[in-house]
Amino acid sequence: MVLTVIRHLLSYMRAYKPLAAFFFLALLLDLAFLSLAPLSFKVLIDKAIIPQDIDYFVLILLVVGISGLICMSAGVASDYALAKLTARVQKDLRQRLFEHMQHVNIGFFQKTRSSELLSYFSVDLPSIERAMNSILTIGIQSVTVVVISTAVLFYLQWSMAVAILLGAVLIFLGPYLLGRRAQAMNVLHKEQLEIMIGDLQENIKAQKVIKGFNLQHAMTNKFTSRLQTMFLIHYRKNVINAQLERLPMVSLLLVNLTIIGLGSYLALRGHITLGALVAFFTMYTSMGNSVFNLTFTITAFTDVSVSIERMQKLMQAPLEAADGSYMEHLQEQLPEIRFADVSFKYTEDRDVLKKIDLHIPPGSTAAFVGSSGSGKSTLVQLILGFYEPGEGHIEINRHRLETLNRGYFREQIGVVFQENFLFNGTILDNIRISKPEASTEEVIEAAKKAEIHDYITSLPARYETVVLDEGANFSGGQRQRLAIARAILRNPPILLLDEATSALDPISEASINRTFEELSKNRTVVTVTHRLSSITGADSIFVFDQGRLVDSGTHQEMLHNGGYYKELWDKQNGLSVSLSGQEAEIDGERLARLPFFRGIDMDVLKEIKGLFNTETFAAGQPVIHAGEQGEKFYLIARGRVEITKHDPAAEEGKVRLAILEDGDHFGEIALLENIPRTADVTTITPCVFLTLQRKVLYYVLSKYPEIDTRVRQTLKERKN
Ligand SMILES: Nc1ncnc2c1ncn2[C@@H]1O[C@H](COP(=O)(O)OP(=O)(O)OP(=O)(O)O)[C@@H](O)[C@H]1O
Repeated sequence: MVLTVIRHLLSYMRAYKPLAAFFFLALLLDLAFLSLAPLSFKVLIDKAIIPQDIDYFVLILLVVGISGLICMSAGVASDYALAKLTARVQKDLRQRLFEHMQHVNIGFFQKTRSSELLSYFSVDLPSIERAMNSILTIGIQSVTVVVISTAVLFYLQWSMAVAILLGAVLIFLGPYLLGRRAQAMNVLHKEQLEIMIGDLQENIKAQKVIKGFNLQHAMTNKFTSRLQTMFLIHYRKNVINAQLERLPMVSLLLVNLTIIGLGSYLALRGHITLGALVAFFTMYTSMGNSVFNLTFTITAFTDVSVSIERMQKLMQAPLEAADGSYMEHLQEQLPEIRFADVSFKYTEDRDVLKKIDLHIPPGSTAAFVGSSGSGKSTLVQLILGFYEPGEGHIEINRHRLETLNRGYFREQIGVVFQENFLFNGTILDNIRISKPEASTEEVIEAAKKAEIHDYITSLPARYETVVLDEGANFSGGQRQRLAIARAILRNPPILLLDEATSALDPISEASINRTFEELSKNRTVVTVTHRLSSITGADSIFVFDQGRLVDSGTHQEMLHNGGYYKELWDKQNGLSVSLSGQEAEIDGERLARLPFFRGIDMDVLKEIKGLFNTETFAAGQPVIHAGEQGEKFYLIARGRVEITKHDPAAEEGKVRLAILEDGDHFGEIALLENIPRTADVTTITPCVFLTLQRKVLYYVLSKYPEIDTRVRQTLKERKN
């Protein structure tokens, strides 16, 4: 362990050889004085004090004084050199880790908690700095003093020196035996710290959900139990580290007593002069201090060896696959995208895409639609080269994607994700990120097209407004519009829109969709959406279900053919939301397609339709809490929700059961009986629901007893 740590520390300093050499030289000079100074007592007592020689006394004092001054200056110089050296090494390590992370495969980030990555910077790098400071100063100082002192002690009195060497074995035996356990405890403690930071981060980000679901108490309990586990590990780590330091001290005490006894006995017997005895004791005391200090560096060694190992793990994280060198200039030849028999899996156990074969002609607009989790976003990420297909390949203008220069290719893409990240900086910086050389006028033009300019100019600092905490001072829709402005600014030949308007209200969505239509001229556009009404004009629509391409064609063709697309269309069709987003409506035919109203007379359905209320929810809001009494049925007119179940064993304390979107419904059991909800429902995007109260429906059904029986029967079947 010691050698590995030293090897690594030296390798960190390799880039600064002259500075490191200067440091070691200055340190050695300083140490030489520290180690040899006690010897002056022998000369002083035996040659000056006992013979009463004043001249010799003055000379010795002068020599010691001047050497002391020189060595002290060398000590100060070594402090400066070390300060520079450790700061440089920290800077280099931070840079190396950061640069490496920029090229690591995106899958690694999804598998690794961000707290783990942060702790490399916040826990491990500081531990390396601490170790460098302690090993390069106290460590080297102590070792040098011990080595020089041992030689001088042998010169002064060999038998006492042998006794000290035997004592040294005793002093280091304890740490040697405990070393491995101490290291294991250090690993555990660092892992616990990392988990705690992760929990904290998650808690800070999830405050809305926590307060919305009244989870404060549950979260505090979870954190308390985490702290309890951590406390035990922390306590054991402290105990073993204290033992690592305590054991040598006890051994040192024993050796001290032996030496004092032996030395005094030898002086009594005249085997050693008084000057030599005083020099021996002084030297031995300074050596004892060094040994004592050395025991502290042992903890630094165990601590830093864990950090070095952890950093090695990050440095070995898989990088993005090698790319090609071909620079396809897509402005000149509009991009054509082809998926040839592409299969893909994130994890070994499940194919997410199965033999996808599709062709998007140059300059056309393609839409990927299908149920949630069917693989649409994955296709977009494959185009971006975030992942490599397991089988088959992707072609851009007949060149296989992996032969293209990845950076150059990505520069020609504008992408809007479902979740768009805003960086710490001004609005101007955030939009300009996609084209750093863009003028302010260009940025404003893009913001106007993304319909966010008016809002920006209404802010006191306008485009200089600072984005706080990943965009917390903007609504979901505003963040999405800023991301759209970013994509527009780049004026890219390929536009990838992954649910790019999911957070917008109907008016903004309709108008941004018109902007996209305008923008789609002279470029190839791939849009992923679950809202079919927004892509009816696409040149080609590809429909996915469970990783397979199950239908494709234009809107009209597929409606005519009556496949899965028509099913999806029928689910969403018949639900309308007013442009303000505040009123939703369902038509009679759509109502008749709900299983429990199937076959019911249209007149009754018209009456039932009027009983629905509109309810709107912002993104991230709880709709239903597990355990509360259910008395309402929900139909999603617009938006996305997730259904989750509380699960203390799961990492986030819950597991996702399903995602529901436009046209889906939930809570139908509440129409039948007043029983507690079995899961939580939270909105993912802003949502507009049509809701039906049980008691309101019962009023109608009481008027039509023959329908009442049928509705109850259907609901009972669904419940089972
Ligand atoms: N990083 C990942 N690691 C493991 N599985 C993943 C990962 N990302 C997505 N998946 C899984 O792959 C499948 C396809 O996901 P994808 O996001 O492509 O679907 P989607 O059709 O875009 O869904 P949605 O409309 O809900 O965004 C899902 O089952 C999802 O759980």
